[in-house]
Amino acid sequence: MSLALVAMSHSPLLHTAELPPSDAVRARVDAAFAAIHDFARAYDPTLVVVFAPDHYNGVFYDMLPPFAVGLAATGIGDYGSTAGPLSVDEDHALAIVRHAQQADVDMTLSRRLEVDHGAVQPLETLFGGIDARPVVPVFVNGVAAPFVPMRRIRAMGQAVGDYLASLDERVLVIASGGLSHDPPVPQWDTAPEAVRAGLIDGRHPSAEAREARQRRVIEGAAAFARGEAAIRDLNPGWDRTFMADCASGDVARFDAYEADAMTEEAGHSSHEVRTWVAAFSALAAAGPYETTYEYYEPIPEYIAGFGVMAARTR
Ligand SMILES: O=C(O)CCc1cccc(O)c1O
Ligand SMILES: [Fe+2]
Repeated sequence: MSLALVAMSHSPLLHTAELPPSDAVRARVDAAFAAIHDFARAYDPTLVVVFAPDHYNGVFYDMLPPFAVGLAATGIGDYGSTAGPLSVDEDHALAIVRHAQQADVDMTLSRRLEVDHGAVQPLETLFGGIDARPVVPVFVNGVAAPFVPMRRIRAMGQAVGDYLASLDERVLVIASGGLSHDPPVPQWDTAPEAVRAGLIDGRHPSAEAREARQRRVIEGAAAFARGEAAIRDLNPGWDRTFMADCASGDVARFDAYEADAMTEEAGHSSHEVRTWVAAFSALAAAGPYETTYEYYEPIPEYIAGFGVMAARTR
């Protein structure tokens, strides 16, 4: 048994920004992606578990679990991300559900999980596609309030890691999203009635509706980069503290992250770091770990405190 981890911010603006970051910033992002790509290739996993949020593309308020394992999954293809079926390892996916439930974690499941750029971007970045390796996608709610306490995410990650550590496989766990950011994703509390309907059950929008939504994010990002958008600032201090907590190996530190304070300090989408909490807790379940790669910088053009980490058990 062996476990390794890659955590990375994602952003729909990576490929679509109207006002892209400078060449120097882009070169650093590319170098970070190359580093984790090489790390993943060298590790050569036989099984991949990707903890990913969803942005009202696959999971909605008609039934919103805090987390769910996909026993089958399809990319919906937002912002040019790969559409189509993921190569889900159904046996391991079901075994993860069973193991977590026996560990007192109320794991939920989907036999038809639809995933967006949140799950797809890391698979593209690390393996060049969504069907290159056997994968278990685990949805972790990162945008739809209310949020369960972080200790429950940690317990979920630990249960998944316990199972993975028992296997005769090389397992790579991936975390996707974060860090501080406040992109224009609608909030239930402030959304008008028509938008609320889409938050309850907005699957498979028309091409026009999808295009309009993506335009709003792309234009919002350009405005934010010019300093003209009414969204929360990135918070590099918060991001660096969070990444230091990840690197510390002391996963109990995550329990101190309280949802309302996170929104206030790091933005409405900072809850995407729940994927990092799950992944690092899974890694820690397999034994002490060391961080082998780290990159961070705030990138307003991507509306993201942009962080990348790689780690593995010692
Ligand atoms: O809801 C969307 O369409 C995507 C919003 C979005 C923008 C920037 C960074 C993100 O992590 C993100 O999720
Ligand atoms: Fe996101």
